[in-house]
This record gives sequence, C-alpha cells and structure tokens, in this order.
Amino acid sequence: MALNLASITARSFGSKLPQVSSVCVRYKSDKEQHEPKHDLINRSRVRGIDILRNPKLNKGTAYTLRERQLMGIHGLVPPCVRTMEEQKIRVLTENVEQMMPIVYTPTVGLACQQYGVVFRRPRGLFISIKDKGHIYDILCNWPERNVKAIVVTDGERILGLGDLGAYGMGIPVGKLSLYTALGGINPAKCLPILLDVGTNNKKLHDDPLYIGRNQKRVTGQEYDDFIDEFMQAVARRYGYGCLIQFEDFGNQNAFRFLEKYRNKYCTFNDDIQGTASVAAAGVFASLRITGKKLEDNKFLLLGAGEANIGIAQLLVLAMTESGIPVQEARNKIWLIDSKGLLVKNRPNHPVTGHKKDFAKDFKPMTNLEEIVNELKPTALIGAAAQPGAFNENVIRSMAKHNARPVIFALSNPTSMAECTADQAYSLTEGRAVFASGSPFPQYNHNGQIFHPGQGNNAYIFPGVALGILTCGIRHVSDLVFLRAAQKLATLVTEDHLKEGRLYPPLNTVQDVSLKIATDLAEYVYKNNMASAYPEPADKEAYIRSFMYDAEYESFEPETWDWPDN
Ligand SMILES: NC(=O)C1=CN([C@@H]2O[C@H](COP(=O)(O)OP(=O)(O)OC[C@H]3O[C@@H](n4cnc5c(N)ncnc54)[C@H](O)[C@@H]3O)[C@@H](O)[C@H]2O)C=CC1
Ligand SMILES: CC(=O)C(=O)O
Ligand SMILES: [Mg+2]
Repeated sequence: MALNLASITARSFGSKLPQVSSVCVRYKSDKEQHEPKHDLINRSRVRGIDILRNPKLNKGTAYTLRERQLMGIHGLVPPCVRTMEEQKIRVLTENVEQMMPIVYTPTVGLACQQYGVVFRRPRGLFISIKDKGHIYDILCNWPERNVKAIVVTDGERILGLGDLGAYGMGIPVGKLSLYTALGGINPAKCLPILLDVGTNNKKLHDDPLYIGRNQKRVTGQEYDDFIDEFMQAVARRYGYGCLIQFEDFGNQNAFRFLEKYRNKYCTFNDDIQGTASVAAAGVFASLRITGKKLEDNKFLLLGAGEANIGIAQLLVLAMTESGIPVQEARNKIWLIDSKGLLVKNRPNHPVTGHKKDFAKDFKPMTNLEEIVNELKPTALIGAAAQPGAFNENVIRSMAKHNARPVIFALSNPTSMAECTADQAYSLTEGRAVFASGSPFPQYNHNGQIFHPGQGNNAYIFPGVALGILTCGIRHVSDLVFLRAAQKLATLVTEDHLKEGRLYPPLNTVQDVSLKIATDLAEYVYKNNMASAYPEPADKEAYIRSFMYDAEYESFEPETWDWPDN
C-alpha cells in the first residue's frame, strides 16, 4: 500500500486512531489559490524530513506535539512549540521596513554577486540557450501547474552592478518574495526564471563557483528566437493571462522587448514602467511641498536608460493628460547620458532611439555642476549607477536655485546611489525633498527627523500585478502605471510630508498595494481593459479575497476531512 498520511496515522496509532468525521480543512477565501494541504500530502506522499523541506508544509516550530508524531517529524524540529504570533517577529510581511533590505536592495545585490558561494539549493527555473527548442518541456518540470506570475531576467543589468549572468537569479526570487509579502500574491503562483544566454563578465568566466554557462552572451537572431520561444512556451503552459515581468535586462533589449511583446502578451518591464511610476508618484507628492504645478518644473535626469527614459515618458504622459501639448511637456525634461547632455547634433555621439525625443536645441555640455547652474532645474533625478555623481557642488547648486530642491538618487544598490540622504539634507540645510532607490537611515537635522523616502518600484509592481491578475488585464498600458502613480501619491499624508516622506511608510505597503489594485480595478473596468467577469461590485473585497493568507493549517486528524484513497 502506498504511504500516505492516513496510513501513517493508522500505523502510528493503530486501533487508538481517533475517529475523524468532521470536515474542517480550512479553505481560505479562494479555493483555487489555496490547495488543501491534505491533498498535497496524499498526492505527493510526503512524510518526515520531506515535510520540513517543503515550504508549503513547513511550519518550523509551530507543529503541535501530535502533528510531529503523526507526520514522523518528532525530533527533527527543536522541542519548543511556538505559535505563529511568536514566530511572526521574523516574518517579512509583518516587518517590511526591517526585512526588506535583506530580501531586496541592497542585500539582494550582494547575494547575486556572491551567488556561487551562497548557493545551497536551487530556487526558480534556469533555462539556458542550450535548451532552445525545448523550453516548454523545461517549464513542465516546474512542480506548480497553475503559475500566474513570472519574473524573468537574463542577468545582463542586475541593479547597477552590471552583467551577473546566472547569478542574477537572486533578482526574480527577491522580486517575487515581494509579490507575496507586499502584493499578497500566493507564492505557489509565482515563478522566478533566469534565462542563461551566457555572460560577458570576465570575472564570472574565471569564477570556479559560477553556476551558469561559461560562454559569452549569445546575441542577435539566436537570442531573439530564444526569447520568442520562451514567451510562446509560457503562454502555452500557463495561458495568455500569465503575467511576465521583465526585470534587469540590458538596455538594448529591454526597450525592444517591451515594444515587441506589450500588445501580444500580458507583460511589462519593471525597470522602465514600474520605476517610472514610483518616480512620478514621488514627483506628484513633492508638488505639495514645493507648491508648484507639475508643468512648472524643469527636470534634469542623470542617466538616459531604462529608468530615466521611462520616467521622462511617464511625466510627459502625465502632463499631456492634463492638457499640455507633447512637445511642450518634453521641453521641460532634460537628460544626460554617459556622453553628456542630450542635445541635437551632438558631435561624435549622436543621440539615438527614444532619447531623440528629449534632445534639445542647445550647446553640448558634460559637467553636471555646470549643467545644473546653466539650466537651474527644479528637480534632479539620478538613475545612472554613478555613485557620488551628486557631489557637494552639485547639491549646493541645486540648493542655490531652489527653496526646496527635489533630489532623487534612484540608483541601486546603496553603493551605487548618486548621493546619500545625509548629504542631500546636510548640504541643503534640510531643504532637500529627497528619495532614494535603496534605503537610507533617518536623518536628524537640528532636532528635526527626516525619513527619506524609498523611491523604488517595489511600491508599484506588487499592487499593479495584483490588479492585473485579479481583473484580468491582458495588456498593461502606460496609463495603468500613471494611474498607479497618481493613487500612490494620494496615499501620502500631510504628516508624512512633514517627516520628509514622499511615500507612505514601508510597513503599510501591503495595504498600499491593495489600494493601488482596487483603484486600478475601477479604472480598467470603466475603460474596457479588464477581462475578468462579471465585474465585481465591491472591488476591494473582491481583490482582498484573492490575497494570500499565510496562516498555518492544522495537520491534526480531528481537523481533517480524510480522503478515501
Ligand atoms: N529605484 C528604482 O526603483 C530603480 C532603480 N534603478 C537603478 O537605476 C540605475 C540605472 O538603471 P537603468 O536605467 O536600467 O540602466 P541603463 O543601463 O538602461 O541606463 C544607464 C544610463 O546611465 C548613463 N550613464 C552611464 N554613465 C554615466 C555618466 N557618467 N554620466 C551620466 N550618465 C551616465 C548611460 O548612458 C545610460 O543612459 C541602476 O542603478 C538601477 O539599479 C533601475 C530601476 C528601478
Ligand atoms: C529596483 C530595480 O528594479 C532595479 O534597481 O533594477
Ligand atoms: Mg530592476
């Protein structure tokens, strides 16, 4: 007879086995999302140590004495029996502010850099260029059949740390942890994927612990065909409603794939669209401090890549939505790339691609301090992974031209930030309106405590993903990200602003995500962008009913509805 929990129980307790008649396996709000554990145990015949190795079943020290005996794990966990309340002091969802720097930036960056050393057991799915032609089969190896959200990277631009190849797996894993912790999305529905097409990082080629393919990156048609096959395989395996979040691809591929796939699949690029949304929200909130209208600003963006081009485009969309002509809106946004200010007819380094929309009829310039003093921007936004680029002179110049200079240092991880919170506040006599991509500690300015805002797309993608999945948004337009930004900005209170915050406190992000998703639901149903019908009357209750509840289920027989097999 095959071993299942019923037989284990019978074996362990013999005739003393308690009669189990009542039906109370606790179904959570969404049956489809919350598979009852007894099914899982019976189907997979897990017992003993394998129960502890299965994250769906593991309760750590929370098993009752009885469960430990029934399941063959007595002695495999320490003798203390803890309640979830007692365990929770360590859990991410309940301690976002303290835990996020560990599962997310900056620590996730360090973890990726040292992935070979810290690698113990695999997480997520690795699909290599050698698997071309068989990607669907590899997806079938993933144990969950009903995946709803994928975060995928090819590891080429991991935060501001460059090409980390297969070590980049830490990013999809970290992002999807936030899908659950901040967006309430069931972890069993989430799949992190690393597409290994090689790496151009010489250090990794020489690293004996490197876990990826030791070859140069495959590019060109072969690479494009590989990504095409991946997209088709995901849709075939998990349906066209499965959300695919592109993360930390190289610049030259990120924009191309967004254009290529945005109307064919349910997909978005977090570095372009998610970042744009969180930065725009910070800008909207800052207007309440500076007293300016959006269009009264002059923006100077250091870096003209995924993050800053995305930000520039979304700010333009925001202005045009309020009636400003496109060109007029673009004129208010100036960008700098590695070759200097984006100007027309730039000698030796012509401005190309999306950057051309923002190139000005102006003289070429390269020195940031000089550019700030020439243009006198109201807001300076950095996303160039150039640590310290906002040096003392640059920050003082911003302070000279503005009563309340808006300064965002968005590059990640912390080591890549354009300036620290301390520098932004101290060099502007506490007048800076500051946000950063990675967290900085609070700053005491003559007794006034500032809480620097974390301008990170983590405020956006969990809520947007929740909205996409629950409403069945098939194609994720930029208007969705604008709407999310507007909603996020409304959640910043006057008290938050007084404390220097441009975003609600991190500990409220799960609620923020629910509010963003609910607001998106109102928007997408009104604008025929939803495909989940019937339209729920109470959208918040509807979305809340999908949110993952991490509470433990009891494995004790009295609380089981025993399957017949
Ligand atoms: N806070 C957040 O939520 C996010 C932050 N980021 C961060 O932004 C940074 C950039 O990311 P992407 O835009 O995706 O990279 P990217 O590679 O697409 O763009 C980088 C840009 O910086 C420019 N650049 C390089 N050196 C420069 C220099 N010395 N002066 C001026 N510009 C220079 C490049 O020409 C390019 O335009 C990374 O550190 C990343 O972690 C990215 C996405 C989200
Ligand atoms: C936050 C993020 O997505 C990045 O730095 O790439
Ligand atoms: Mg990213």
